[in-house]
Amino acid sequence: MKPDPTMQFASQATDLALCVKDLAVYYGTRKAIEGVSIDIPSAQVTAIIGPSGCGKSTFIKTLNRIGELESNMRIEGTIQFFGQDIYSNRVNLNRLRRQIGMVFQKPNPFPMSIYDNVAYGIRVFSRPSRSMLDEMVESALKSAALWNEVKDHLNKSALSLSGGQQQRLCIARALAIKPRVLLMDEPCSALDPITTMKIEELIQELREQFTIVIVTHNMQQAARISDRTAFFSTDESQIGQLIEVDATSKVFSAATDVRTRNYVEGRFG
Ligand SMILES: Nc1ncnc2c1ncn2[C@@H]1O[C@H](COP(=O)(O)OP(=O)(O)OP(=O)(O)O)[C@@H](O)[C@H]1O
Repeated sequence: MKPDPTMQFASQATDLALCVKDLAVYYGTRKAIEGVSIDIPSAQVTAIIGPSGCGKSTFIKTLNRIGELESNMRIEGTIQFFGQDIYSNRVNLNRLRRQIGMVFQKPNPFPMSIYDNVAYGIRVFSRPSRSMLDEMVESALKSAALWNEVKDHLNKSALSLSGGQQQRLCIARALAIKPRVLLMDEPCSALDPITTMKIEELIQELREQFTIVIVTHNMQQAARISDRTAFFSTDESQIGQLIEVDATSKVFSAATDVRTRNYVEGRFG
């Protein structure tokens, strides 16, 4: 089948959500990661782990081209999303980021009401009736396990919510536009253990409908919530590389590479 020329990212008969081949990423002239090839299966959780500075955030930000917005990032290699090259110059970036949503380390709700935060993306892409919009907002808040806590004050400022509630609101905002992939860059690092547990339960529930890629420093978290784990590291060159990717149970109990074993057993990083 030929790629869709309008780059609408239509559904295709492949269970590979993302296919990354020989990826190198530069900030200006400095190479941050190189030689990364990885398949990300759909409807699974893939965890990205590795020591600080090995390029985890850099990698995840290439997957919906958000890195280019933030910095002078440039890539070599290819990234396909359900078979289509996302770095082709025919790609509509708004559509791409609609299909591949992102949740960041620090919750970043917009300074507007809880309702408007969730409705924001829906309104960018469509013009539903008020009752339809209400339903979509409710459904996204329920999916993010926040509805019961906010349903009676949807018009309150999102900034009045706790950190954990704000993070779930950001997840609801991302889910409201029905992405196919959700990228999460250390989504629990600013949260307390109970809220972290809530977000982990949420990820477990979402895994059936979405493909999730999550960067985490917390190895127990990777072991608890992911199907596959990718371990990144650097050598003397300080350039990040993918050392190993496999089923999470294998990475944590019988990794092939000694560097992975040392890392997951806490001997470095
Ligand atoms: N905007 C940027 N401009 C220049 N260099 C950057 C930029 N962002 C990251 N880097 C560099 O790229 C390398 C990888 O950084 P990155 O943040 O991706 O690593 P990380 O594994 O996510 O680290 P951490 O676990 O500490 O968050 C580092 O050397 C970092 O200094």
